Amino acid sequence: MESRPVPSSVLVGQAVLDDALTNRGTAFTDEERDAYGLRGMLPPAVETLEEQVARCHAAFLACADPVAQLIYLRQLQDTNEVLFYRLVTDHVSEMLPVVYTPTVGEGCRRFSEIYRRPRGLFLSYADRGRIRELLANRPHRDVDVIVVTDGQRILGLGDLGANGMGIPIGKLSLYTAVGGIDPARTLPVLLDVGTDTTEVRDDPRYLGWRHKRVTGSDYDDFVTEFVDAVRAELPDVLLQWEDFATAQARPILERYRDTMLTFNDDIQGTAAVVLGALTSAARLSKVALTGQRVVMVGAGSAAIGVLDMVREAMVRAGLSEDEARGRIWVVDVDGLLTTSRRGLSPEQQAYARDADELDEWTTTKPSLIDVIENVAPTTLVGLSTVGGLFDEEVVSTMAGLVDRPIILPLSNPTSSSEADPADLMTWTGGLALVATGSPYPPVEVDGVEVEVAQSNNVYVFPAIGLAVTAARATRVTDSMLVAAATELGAVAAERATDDPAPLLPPVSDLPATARRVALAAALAAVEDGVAPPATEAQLRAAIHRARWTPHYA
Ligand SMILES: NC(=O)C1=CN([C@@H]2O[C@H](COP(=O)(O)OP(=O)(O)OC[C@H]3O[C@@H](n4cnc5c(N)ncnc54)[C@H](O)[C@@H]3O)[C@@H](O)[C@H]2O)C=CC1
Ligand SMILES: CC(=O)C(=O)O
Ligand SMILES: [Mg+2]
Repeated sequence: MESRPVPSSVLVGQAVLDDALTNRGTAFTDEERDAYGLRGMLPPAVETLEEQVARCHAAFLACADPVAQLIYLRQLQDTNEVLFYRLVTDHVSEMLPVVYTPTVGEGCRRFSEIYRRPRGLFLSYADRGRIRELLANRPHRDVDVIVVTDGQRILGLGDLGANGMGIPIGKLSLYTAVGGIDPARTLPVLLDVGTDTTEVRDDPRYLGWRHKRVTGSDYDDFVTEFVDAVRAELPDVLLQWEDFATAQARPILERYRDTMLTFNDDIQGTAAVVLGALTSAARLSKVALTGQRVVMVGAGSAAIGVLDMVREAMVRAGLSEDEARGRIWVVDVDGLLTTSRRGLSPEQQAYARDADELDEWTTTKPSLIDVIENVAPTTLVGLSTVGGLFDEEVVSTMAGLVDRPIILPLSNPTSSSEADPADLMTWTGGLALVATGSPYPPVEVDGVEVEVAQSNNVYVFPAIGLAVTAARATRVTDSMLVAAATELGAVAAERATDDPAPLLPPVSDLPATARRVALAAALAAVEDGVAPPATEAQLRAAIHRARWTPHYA
């Protein structure tokens, strides 16, 4: 699918230039300039898209710092979407750290300060009772994908309130750049229910609703009103929940996952990419998934989502439920999860170790280092939000106990990452198998530069969007996510034949990887009966047809 032509019967003159979906700027031909009343409104040169991209790339490189680059790219996106997406897709590895983690985190922290033009919908609690009417005000009628946040857990940066809008905008940019979803059919949504971060609320520039967070049944009612409005206005849309605090994330997902086309990216998307990376690491470390001892640091929605999928994968590979659980230890801010701990949620209790097990240990309240010493984990995963948590003591202790430590510091942005891959390599003598949530430069192993895989849900959510759009799926099922993880592991395996090798395909191949992952997920949707019957060839063709690419029609 290509970009749309200018609807000349509707738009003329300045309106053509103001519509980012149809504007071509200096690429309007002489004929088009006459047809749309643009002659004289643009400098005389007529550029090709490639020339425009080269000019914009130079301007991007001339920006003083990453936030300035983000401001530049967002302004380009609001002016000429084809040009923005062509620039991003031509330079995916260079642009991803700006439109996404880590810079998007700083962009959210400074969202109100750097705000330029409206994008998406701000649904404020102050407007409760009118949410359907607000949704009807959306800029484009037909929507394939909504990404919604309430801004309470923006990456590892905490409660940023309405400033969290940078995340749905960034995620949807990747739905288009990676998954090929038509940008005119995407809608970022911010549920503004206040913020408990006083620094944000009291900032004179803050653009959100200045109120403490709405909680309890008032919050639930507001979410219900939003979902009811979505069901009424956009019954076929894919609704992605993003960066909700754990207390909200899981209950919302459970409430809606079986009755509408929806998923939680932090819980389910993250799980699929981590399983893909872990499959790849298990192969390189020559210890099967069923033989791994996994220590998860963090017990929030992301961590528990990952463990649920890893456990299921272990069971599919032959372990019993109990055996699979027996290979997992979870450490949170208060130490190891055990059956004697109070206040664990049912999802966390599933991973609580029997308190009797600790009889052999020298402590009754084990910290992370105690767990490492007693468990000798083969895999250490960080979804804790705590930068630098995997320090030299933790990592060198682990490296002294196993041959090939698999270490995945997955918290975002970079400031929240549990470790820097270069340190991990130094502390493990180059033996660690590493993937991070945010991008890092290559590390040197035995004089060879090795790319560090970015284990981030960007490998999954755009592909799920493409799969459901192409296959016309009505649900996002667990099998679709498992199929996505399996295919991701397979793509990585094809590339990573040598050791050392990155655990995931390169970021520069994200669009091609997304097509393969989308096909696997679409096939699973058909098999699950949540999409109309179709053969693999038909689905492949549907994925090809569904993809929007940045070209002038
Ligand atoms: N790489 C990726 O694709 C993804 C990464 N993430 C990252 O995961 C992180 C966590 O997300 P959520 O689970 O939603 O957050 P959360 O705030 O619900 O969970 C954080 C967990 O870490 C634990 N924790 C805090 N300090 C700790 C410490 N010193 N030692 C051990 N545990 C500690 C807390 O007890 C809590 O269980 C965020 O930084 C987010 O950016 C989330 C989704 C995807
Ligand atoms: C990647 C992502 O979704 C997060 O850090 O929350
Ligand atoms: Mg997230």
